[in-house]
Amino acid sequence: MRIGCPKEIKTREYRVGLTPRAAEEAIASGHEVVIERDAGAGAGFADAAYEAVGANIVDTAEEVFATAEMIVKVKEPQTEERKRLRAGQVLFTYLHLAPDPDQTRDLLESGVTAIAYETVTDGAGGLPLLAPMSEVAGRLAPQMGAWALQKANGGRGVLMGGVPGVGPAKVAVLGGGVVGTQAARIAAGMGAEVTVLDLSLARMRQLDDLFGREFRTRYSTRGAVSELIAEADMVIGAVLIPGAAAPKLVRRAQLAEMQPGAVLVDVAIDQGGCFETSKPTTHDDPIYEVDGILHYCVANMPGAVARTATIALGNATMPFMLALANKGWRQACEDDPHLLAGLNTHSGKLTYAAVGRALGLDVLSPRLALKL
Ligand SMILES: NC(=O)C1=CN([C@@H]2O[C@H](COP(=O)(O)OP(=O)(O)OC[C@H]3O[C@@H](n4cnc5c(N)ncnc54)[C@H](O)[C@@H]3O)[C@@H](O)[C@H]2O)C=CC1
Ligand SMILES: CC(=O)C(=O)O
Ligand SMILES: [Mg+2]
Repeated sequence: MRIGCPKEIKTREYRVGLTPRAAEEAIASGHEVVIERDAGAGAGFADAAYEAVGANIVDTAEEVFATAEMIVKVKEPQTEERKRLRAGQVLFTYLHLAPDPDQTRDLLESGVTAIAYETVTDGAGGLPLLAPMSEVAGRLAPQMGAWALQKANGGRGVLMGGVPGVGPAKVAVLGGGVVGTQAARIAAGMGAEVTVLDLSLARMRQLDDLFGREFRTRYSTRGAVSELIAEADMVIGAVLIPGAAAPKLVRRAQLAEMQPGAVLVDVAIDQGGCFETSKPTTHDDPIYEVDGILHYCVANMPGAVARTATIALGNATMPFMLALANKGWRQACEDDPHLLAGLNTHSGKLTYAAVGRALGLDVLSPRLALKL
């Protein structure tokens, strides 16, 4: 199979879908790999590193999209990339369709077979292709929030760890999954007083066993959220209902009850965000203010640490990418229900139930889509 990897074009997205190591594995399995010139440069992978393992470098994205049977990327295809997709081609990347009707329409119109990293599952109830980027974004969130909290950046002027005689910052983390746990660990490591809210008692037991001395947990109710955000210097949004639009846990009216200059870091923005006032921002202009509260809502946070993130993502996607290439997407999905869970569109049909619910569209079961 011919596997193509274009350079990412989302604002300040420096990650790349294939590392030279992944390209090497694909080539060793008998596939051809086509990489757009400079695609890996932002993550520190020169064209020469791909050429050294036998990949072909081409000058334009157009050549990659026109000739590849499978496109491997990082971010959801942008408008001009979507025009290049076609029926019979496989797209393997993050999609986040639930909050994105325009992209969903374009993918359906193109007929492409789109497998979303974020909905591939594993046997332990996890999301193995989302997890590495959630680890990155989670660890980054307190760092970005702490920067925003500085007075010169518009924040409340509070130091995460405090100093002797002055208490630390208070941080509330909504959602104790992968993002939430990593965010809580780093915030606590910076010296902040951290509380994680979740709905899963089993998850909170685990967190308490592992990290009970570093941060506390609270059951997530409207009342608990209100109480904690009112005293917080920083609130990190880290909830997820897989594939679905994020639940809005903080309404605009509640901002008035918060501390002026407090910071909301909405990591869940790629699924629409869990604060009513969240809208996606970019690394170029990451922060805005609503009612005196700063919002950081960058939808591709890991792009900021592109090298770490690219290697982590490549480690996770490589076995699935190889299965898709070696067996073809149908057989690979037939053999592995966890990969089949990643199928979001095929041949003009939407195949992911939570996206259908979020956008009011009909859904074909992925098993039936395998027969199309
Ligand atoms: N902005 C960015 O660059 C990135 C964003 N993300 C996003 O971060 C979000 C979180 O991802 P993960 O941590 O991997 O998901 P996860 O599935 O590991 O964790 C989500 C947690 O939210 C909890 N939850 C659900 N509803 C809740 C509620 N009402 N109150 C409190 N907790 C609730 C769940 O019980 C679960 O523990 C996702 O939307 C993901 O796409 C991930 C990576 C990068
Ligand atoms: C998960 C995701 O959307 C990202 O890493 O950009
Ligand atoms: Mg994202």
